[in-house]
Amino acid sequence: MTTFGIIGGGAWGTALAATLAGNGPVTLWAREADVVAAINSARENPQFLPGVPLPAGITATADLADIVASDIVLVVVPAQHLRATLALAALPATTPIILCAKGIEAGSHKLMLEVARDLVPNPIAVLSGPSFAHEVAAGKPCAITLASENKALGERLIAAMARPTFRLYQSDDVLGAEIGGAVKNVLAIACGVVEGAGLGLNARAALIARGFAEMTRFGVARGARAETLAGLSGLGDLVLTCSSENSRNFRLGVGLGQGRPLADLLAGPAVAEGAATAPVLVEAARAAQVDMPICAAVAALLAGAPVKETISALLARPLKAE
Ligand SMILES: NC(=O)c1ccc[n+]([C@@H]2O[C@H](COP(=O)([O-])OP(=O)(O)OC[C@H]3O[C@@H](n4cnc5c(N)ncnc54)[C@H](O)[C@@H]3O)[C@@H](O)[C@H]2O)c1
Ligand SMILES: O=P(O)(O)OC[C@H](O)CO
Repeated sequence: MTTFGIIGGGAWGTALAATLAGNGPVTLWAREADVVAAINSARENPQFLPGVPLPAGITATADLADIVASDIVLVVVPAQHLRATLALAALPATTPIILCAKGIEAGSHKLMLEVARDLVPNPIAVLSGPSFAHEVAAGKPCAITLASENKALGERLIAAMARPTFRLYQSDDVLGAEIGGAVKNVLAIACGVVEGAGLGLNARAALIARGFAEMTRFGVARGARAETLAGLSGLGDLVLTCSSENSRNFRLGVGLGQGRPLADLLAGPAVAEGAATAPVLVEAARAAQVDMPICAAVAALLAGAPVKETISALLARPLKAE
């Protein structure tokens, strides 16, 4: 039987714990003492995944040392905290690590695999795709990409983690899986702005299609394959998060589009990764000489640019071929 360690007791780490507990014992590390206590006593994570009953096979812990004996470790802390958290975890060098955050590190412009490679020699895979935590935890069907450069590792991880309603598709394009997940968060903010500013469904569809073109241009420039970006971890996740207020990134955009203060929108423990990713993505796109006007508009809005003028500037760009 496989044992799982999960580092990060937010919504996604908790949902993955609930799912994987069907395949083997799960040890779930959370930073918050009250989250650890609630999971172990009330079998619920009221702070990050309220209302979802958690199975007995999950043991929560506040001590990272309790994770080190696990057969497979999933790291599910937000992207900007991966480096510090993984450094503290001190995992055995042979333990397979699955990176689950969707973002790009500020400053270094590094994707999650690149951050992890700075720190550890372990076998590494990336999990990315359309997966709202509360739906996965409730056992609703979900199909998601497990990407690893090592084919045998990918097959082993998928065999250990797949569930009847949790379908893992294998890919060897780690960059593609990561870039899709990181960029879709920024585009979800853009679609939320369209919703919040009342610009209509035609505008949203245009943003999804033109945003996907930006994602593909950037991904290919960084070495990803276009077909990966057209799959679950790119287009699949883009469609999900651009069409539902269940997405924290989309909700952030709605608030921005309504003219609400950014500080209010970012208050609270839940993370909207696109807010941290947008400015980094714009810098990385400039470095790669890739044009990403929608993502640049999102970064400008997050830096305080006015909504109406930012949208007008986007629409006033020179007309060009599709
Ligand atoms: N929620 C989802 O549906 C979902 C699905 C797929 C992927 N993801 C990705 O998973 C990652 C985690 O998101 P989430 O939804 O579980 O988080 P969340 O918004 O539910 O909770 C925030 C998390 O950040 C942690 N955190 C805050 N400050 C920290 C610090 N200094 N160091 C380490 N951790 C810190 C908190 O402990 C908590 O676990 C993100 O990259 C997100 O994009 C989320
Ligand atoms: O709530 P969001 O916007 O962080 O989206 C959650 C997941 O990434 C959806 O796949």
